[in-house]
Amino acid sequence: MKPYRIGTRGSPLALAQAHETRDRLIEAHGLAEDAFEIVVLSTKGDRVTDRSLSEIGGKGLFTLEIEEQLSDGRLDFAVHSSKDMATSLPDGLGIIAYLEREDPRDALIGRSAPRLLDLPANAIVGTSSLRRQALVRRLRPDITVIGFRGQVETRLRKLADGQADATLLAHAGLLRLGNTAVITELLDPESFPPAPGQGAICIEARLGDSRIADLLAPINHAPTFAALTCERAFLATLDGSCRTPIAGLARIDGDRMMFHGTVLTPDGSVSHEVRRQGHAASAAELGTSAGTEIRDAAGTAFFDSWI
Ligand SMILES: NCc1[nH]cc(CCC(=O)O)c1CC(=O)O
Repeated sequence: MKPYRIGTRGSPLALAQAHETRDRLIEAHGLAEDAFEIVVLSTKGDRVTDRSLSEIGGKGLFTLEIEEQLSDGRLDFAVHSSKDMATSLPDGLGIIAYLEREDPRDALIGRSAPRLLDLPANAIVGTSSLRRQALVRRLRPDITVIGFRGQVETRLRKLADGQADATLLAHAGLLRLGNTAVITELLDPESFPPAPGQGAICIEARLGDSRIADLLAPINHAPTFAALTCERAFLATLDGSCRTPIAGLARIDGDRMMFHGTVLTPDGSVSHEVRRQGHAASAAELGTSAGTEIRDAAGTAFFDSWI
């Protein structure tokens, strides 16, 4: 049998996620390691590191090259961070499975003080995420935010070099890299809500490929699938432009779902929030109606004002 070809980016985090997915499949099916081949692809997002993601076009930058190879059959499936996925995928491709979500919270790595609220006056925080920038400035308008791009390791090195007083990273990524010792604070999702999809690994494949669907079914985590369906519907309704700071987190409790969504201006001075509860089976409707509510509350001028 030819091995299944798994597409991934080459960053340490992407590789850790691909290996985790492969290991779950090996365990679920009693397969040998050589039943899988991990194929590392470089994406535009990996190659262009001198400009911010919102400048070069944001979402989809980390998936395009991989999706081309999925579409033409060179890959069987691909492993991604859900957070990096565009809301609409190329024709014929879909997210077939999600692994159980890791902690969705953001982590602060503080050099000058351990907690965001205790950073010195006029401190510098390094982050290229518009959402993190807006949330930091909502809580601490005195703070200056500077761009911090690159792999997790690169950002930690910039911080250690003294380029900023603190940086923010997803707890999930640090857990997967085994690098939680650097964390000085885990931020409360109520005041510092995560990005839609944060902490969840998704698997993308050709729709209608039943061999791959059957392979992936045993490692899919249904509550994560429902939560992500809600968050992605919310994002799609807001037309998740990469220039809009958007947060959204769905939590599942049995068959209930609780959703909290936020949009902000980049300077954090204005924000709108929505909270919804409903049945987990109506995940997409919940996300869509939350998105519609927040769009109507904010008004189109809110979304147009800085684009
Ligand atoms: N855009 C980069 C990216 N995409 C996913 C993660 C973290 C892992 C996750 O959210 O599952 C990160 C790094 C970070 O935000 O710290």
